[in-house]
Amino acid sequence: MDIIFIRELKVTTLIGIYEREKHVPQTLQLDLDIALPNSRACYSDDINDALDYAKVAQHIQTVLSEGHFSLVETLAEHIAQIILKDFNAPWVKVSVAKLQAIRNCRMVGISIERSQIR
Ligand SMILES: Nc1nc2c(c(=O)[nH]1)N=C([C@H](O)[C@@H](O)CO)CN2
Repeated sequence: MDIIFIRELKVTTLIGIYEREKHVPQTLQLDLDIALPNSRACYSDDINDALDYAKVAQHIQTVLSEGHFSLVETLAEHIAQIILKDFNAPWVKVSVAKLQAIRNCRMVGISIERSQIR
């Protein structure tokens, strides 16, 4: 199985359970592992056969600019479903990290794995 990965993608969004977090955007760090439906791009050298990681990154930032999530869990699920549906990925692993959200800790977050239900 071939996997496109995106590491330490910084995105800005409204996230959190506290009142202040509903108004002040925060930076999150995302790690994505996206399985590919085929290996065509490895042979064709054609971007049209590839999953364009630049488009994935841009699409996610656009979506996250639009709403508010209370939990990192919900946000991770939303991103996973976007990648499965909009980019036709058979499987995805999404890690979402909040930076300096709690004391004495560089980051906290969640990793989830999701597959297409066929
Ligand atoms: N399991 C979770 N616990 C907490 C979350 C979360 O999203 N998932 N969020 C918060 C607050 O928003 C916190 O990050 C503010 O510092 C607390 N616990």
